[in-house]
Amino acid sequence: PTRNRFCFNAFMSASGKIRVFCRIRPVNRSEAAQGGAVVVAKLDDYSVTVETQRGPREFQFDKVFSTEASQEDLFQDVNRLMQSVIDGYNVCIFAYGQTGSGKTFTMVGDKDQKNPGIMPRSFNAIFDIMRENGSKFDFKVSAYMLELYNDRLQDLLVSQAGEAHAQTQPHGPTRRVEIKRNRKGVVFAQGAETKEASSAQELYALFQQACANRHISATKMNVESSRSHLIVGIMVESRNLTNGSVNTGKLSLVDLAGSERAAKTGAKDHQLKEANSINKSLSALGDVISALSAELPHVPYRNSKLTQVMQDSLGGNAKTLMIVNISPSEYNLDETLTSLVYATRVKAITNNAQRNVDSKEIAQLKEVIMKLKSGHAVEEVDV
Ligand SMILES: Nc1ncnc2c1ncn2[C@@H]1O[C@H](COP(=O)(O)OP(=O)(O)OP(=O)(O)O)[C@@H](O)[C@H]1O
Repeated sequence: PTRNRFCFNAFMSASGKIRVFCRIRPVNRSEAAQGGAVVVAKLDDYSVTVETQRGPREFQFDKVFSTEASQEDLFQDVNRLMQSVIDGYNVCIFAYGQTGSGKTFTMVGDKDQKNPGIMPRSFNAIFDIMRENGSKFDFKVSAYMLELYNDRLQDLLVSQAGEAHAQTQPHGPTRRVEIKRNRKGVVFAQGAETKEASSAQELYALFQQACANRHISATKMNVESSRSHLIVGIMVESRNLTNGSVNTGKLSLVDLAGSERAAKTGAKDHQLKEANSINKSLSALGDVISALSAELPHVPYRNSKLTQVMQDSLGGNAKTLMIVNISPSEYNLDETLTSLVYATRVKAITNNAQRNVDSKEIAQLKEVIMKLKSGHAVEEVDV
């Protein structure tokens, strides 16, 4: 019981390894139709065993969640990261796994939201912490929501009609989303619509709008398969009312599209194009993970937009949690082993998370610069 014990203090520390949770989903209908033989089991809270043809193989993680674990159980172990966001850290939580393994269920929840996932729960948790600290801090929350579809970044907070109109304008599309990094290495989406939210409900309404705009379709492996990577960025600015300092934290929540084999999913035509694009970006992610875990001098972040989006979360300035979603069935054994090996490599990656905090003077100067940049008159300031 003492080995590999998950430790929140380590999670909260300024730097450290990427944390990896493993979640096993229940057997589904298509697996049951194939016989439903179960080959994956949780051994204890930190290990999972897989029955292979060559005998059992064991994998260790920071936490393992069995088929019985509820969304609430999982979020209890994720929740502490929300305080880090308020404290001015960049936090990234992402789900990885083959198609139909439970990534969207884990990150977003089920369709009728009877079992909300990490994203909606995070919105509530952030606003709960802000409410508790309302007498000491002044908070500002804003968000962008994007999808990476066929290697194109699309803004999910801009209505399809608005985008179509922009495309027909004489000067071309008004909005082109590009991934940039600031001086501290923090990724931001230039050109993306960033909307403020003053309550968890407002943030959730934006999220619902984004989910409705996302590309989803039915494949043989999943009736509601995500055909894109969903990227939600929540920025939280907290101004200390006593000393005027400002913390700026960012929470990145990523629901990756699932890796898939065309033979199993029955993908044809445009679905095959989507699958190729998904597999290409996931393979670029794999290359980045291999390079980081082997501590190679060159890390190929630039090979895909997905790895550019996730650059600060992998080997960068962020506290990162990966959830590897797996199926328990023999039918998916090969994909499960691949995901577990992949996730084991991620555990070896070291990040260097730094708090983004500005003194009162720096925060005031930044405000002045922002005003000047946007052409506003600036009064004399005492800095
Ligand atoms: N832990 C779980 N408990 C109950 N149902 C689950 C669980 N995980 C997944 N499911 C169900 O399994 C189905 C597939 O899950 P989901 O859509 O989340 O997979 P995915 O990994 O996001 O797939 P894709 O990559 O194709 O988008 C859904 O109907 C979902 O509700």
